[in-house]
Amino acid sequence: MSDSLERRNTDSSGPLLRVKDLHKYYGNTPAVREVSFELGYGEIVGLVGDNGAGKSTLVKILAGYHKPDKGEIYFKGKKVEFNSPYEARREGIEIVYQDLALISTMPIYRNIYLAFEPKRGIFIDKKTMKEEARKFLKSMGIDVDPNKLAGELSGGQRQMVAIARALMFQANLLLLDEPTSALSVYEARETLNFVSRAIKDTYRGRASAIIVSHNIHHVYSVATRILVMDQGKIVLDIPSKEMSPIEVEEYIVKITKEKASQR
Ligand SMILES: Nc1ncnc2c1ncn2[C@@H]1O[C@H](COP(=O)(O)OP(=O)(O)OP(=O)(O)O)[C@@H](O)[C@H]1O
Repeated sequence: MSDSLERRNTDSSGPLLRVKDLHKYYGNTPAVREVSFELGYGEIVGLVGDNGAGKSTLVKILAGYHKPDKGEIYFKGKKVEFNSPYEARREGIEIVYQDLALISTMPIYRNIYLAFEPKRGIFIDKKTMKEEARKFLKSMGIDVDPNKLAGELSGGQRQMVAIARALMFQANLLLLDEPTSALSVYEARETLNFVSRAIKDTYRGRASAIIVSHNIHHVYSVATRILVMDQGKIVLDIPSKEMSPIEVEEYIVKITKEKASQR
């Protein structure tokens, strides 16, 4: 599977992603404003901020679910304008949601190939799917039987399979929206360690991740960089080693209090 990833056209001379002056309004509500940032290859970014700060809207724009009202996105050195999540996916941007990650009533191997099933003639090639899924999960260090129903997995395993699926389809940018919110402490740690291993080791230099989370301490364990959003804007962009999670938390509390006092 990693062979096909090699074949993907990656211009690694510039940044993986460059976002320039992005704006998105819902009616009169500015959800994302003046957002500009770059993301290099191999980075894991923790995107944090208070409720309603604009985090989900930003990742949904990057994933092709929303069109920005203004601004530009460059991905792998090329300007992109996505009309659908499918188009973003085709370019190598995958979003993984906590709830929508997998279909419980389907076996894991079917979930992995959902909408991209290999065919033999006019039929779906189940044998190839099973074999490839087994090899791939093993290569990613996920110890599950691909014939099992997704509904039989633990929350952490579901997340890992969903993330692995995204990488299998050659994603260069993984967008994880609250990947740990429904997980136990142990599962959350396992899932984030899995992301870290995948980005830093297995797919080293070829993929990056943006992790949206309410839990600063969770993302800090793996993030190389932290972006803080407030009222649609990025108000802090800092390497994670330059500020402790407590300091970032205090920063968010401070701006939230300032906002409240201005009302
Ligand atoms: N579909 C929508 N229609 C109208 N307003 C929306 C919609 N989605 C989000 N908003 C508004 O846009 C702003 C940003 O919301 P968004 O969900 O992006 O923030 P968030 O940082 O992800 O919040 P949370 O952490 O609570 O999920 C908020 O003011 C929110 O109320």
